[in-house]
Amino acid sequence: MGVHGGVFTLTIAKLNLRLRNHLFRTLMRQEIGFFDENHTGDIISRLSADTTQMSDLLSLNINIFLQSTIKGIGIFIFMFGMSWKLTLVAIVGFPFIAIVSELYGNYYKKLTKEVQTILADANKVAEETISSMRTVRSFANECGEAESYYGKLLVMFQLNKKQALAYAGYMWSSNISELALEVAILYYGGHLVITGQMSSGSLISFFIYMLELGECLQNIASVYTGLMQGVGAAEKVFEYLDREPKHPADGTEAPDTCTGVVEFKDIKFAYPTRPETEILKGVSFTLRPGEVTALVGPSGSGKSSCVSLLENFYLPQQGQVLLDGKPIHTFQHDYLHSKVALVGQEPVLFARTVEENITYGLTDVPMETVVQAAIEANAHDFITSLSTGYGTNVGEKGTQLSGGQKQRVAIARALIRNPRVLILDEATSALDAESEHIVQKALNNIMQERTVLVIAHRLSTVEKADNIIVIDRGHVAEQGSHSQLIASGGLYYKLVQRQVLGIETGAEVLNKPEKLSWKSDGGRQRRRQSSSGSGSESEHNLRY
Ligand SMILES: Nc1ncnc2c1ncn2[C@@H]1O[C@H](COP(=O)(O)OP(=O)(O)OP(=O)(O)O)[C@@H](O)[C@H]1O
Repeated sequence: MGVHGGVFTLTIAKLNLRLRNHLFRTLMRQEIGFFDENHTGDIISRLSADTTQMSDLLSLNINIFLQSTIKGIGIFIFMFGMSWKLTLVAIVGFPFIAIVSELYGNYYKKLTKEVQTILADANKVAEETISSMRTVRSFANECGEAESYYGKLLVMFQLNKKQALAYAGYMWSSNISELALEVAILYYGGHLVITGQMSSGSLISFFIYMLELGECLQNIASVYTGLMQGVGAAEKVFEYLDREPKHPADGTEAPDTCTGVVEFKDIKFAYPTRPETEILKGVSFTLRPGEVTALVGPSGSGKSSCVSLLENFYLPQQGQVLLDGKPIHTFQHDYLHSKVALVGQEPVLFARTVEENITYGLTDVPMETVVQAAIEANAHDFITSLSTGYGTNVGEKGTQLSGGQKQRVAIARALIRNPRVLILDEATSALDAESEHIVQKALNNIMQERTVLVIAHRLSTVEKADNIIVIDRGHVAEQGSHSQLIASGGLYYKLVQRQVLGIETGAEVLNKPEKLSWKSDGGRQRRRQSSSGSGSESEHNLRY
């Protein structure tokens, strides 16, 4: 018995292991659009609750099914040997029991699927709330979130009630049909005994065997409903397991040299979640090695979408993004992401050590290389001042580090790959003036020879760029250097002017482009007005 239990527990654990491993790997292969469509809490629920339910129910029921079937066949043979006529009568009742089981099983499967869906919904609320606890607290919405979670649980409870009712109905009807069968057997058996076709002892034995068989059949029926429950939970799991990514990372190109010329060729793009809204409407531009290109434009104009395409997160509906003349989706996944690195505006770190965060996605990186990258990103000093240096855990999403520290670790994480193409989403925005200056210097060093694309919000960054591309409502409105664009007096000039308007009083705004001049001072910007001569100083962010 102990061995049986042990083997059984081990089997469940093994099934769980394989199922979760396979499911997680399948999830990791999915395109980014899949994660836009499906909520994190939902996916996590499928990965944990559904797989547990599925493997527990499947393995438990398969065990009972095997035991009951073997026992049932044995008993049936005995019964048949005792009286084939009575056995035939017993068999007549089976179709009825089977139909009831079938109806009940289908209904139960449907309910289970609904329960798992609402459970996933509840998990969605819990996950979103707990991961945004600071925001919830600052808006004092703890009760609101608790109510919304409770609301989901109540819906689940209603479904559980339906399940309980269905179970009671099923047991009631199967017991009645069993009773009817027993009465029929005793009636016909009594007749056989009276007419001398069977001894009374054989009838009693037959009846006991039949009760045993009834138990076996009941077990098999309950296995059926249990399996239906497992299948209900499994349906979504299998839907995920069978899902082939719409945009698989199956490129094979991995050339030895990569110069880093990036071309956007007539790109038209809409997000898979909103296919009717075209975000980029024929965008073309080129990024060259050794050049810094700044992407500017009003909020929502499509700057980050260009970065997502360059990262091969999505496929454009028309046109191509080329790296060294080849479409980026034809490159090997690892290769592409070792050549193209991104430092985001709010970099996401993992709840691991600083070292593990810097070497994220790489294996066997010597410590000197990690330290070197950290030094270049101006992160080494603060890292060594942490309690356990490079071994310090940064907390969930890096919450135990300041915004500026997180960004420096993220810069080191990008640098360690020695990428040819560096994408900076205004990577230094969370740094204080001093750190920004030093990081900016480090970035200036590493920018050399590389292709750099900056989504720029600050004029200090934009002004220094070799080429500025102005995106407006999914089109390239204009491009050129800062002085060229200011001189042409187009959208860029207006953006700069509006920026100035937002910061300084209307009276000070200059109307003529040539009167506007910018001076860089250690990454800070000072605007000098030839007309007012007030010398007012302010940092200008190109946020529109
Ligand atoms: N994952 C997504 N799914 C659907 N639509 C999206 C998605 N991400 C962005 N969008 C939409 O695409 C448009 C362009 O967004 P994008 O982030 O590229 O703009 P942006 O120029 O980078 O803006 P900002 O300067 O404010 O960051 C927006 O209208 C936005 O609503």
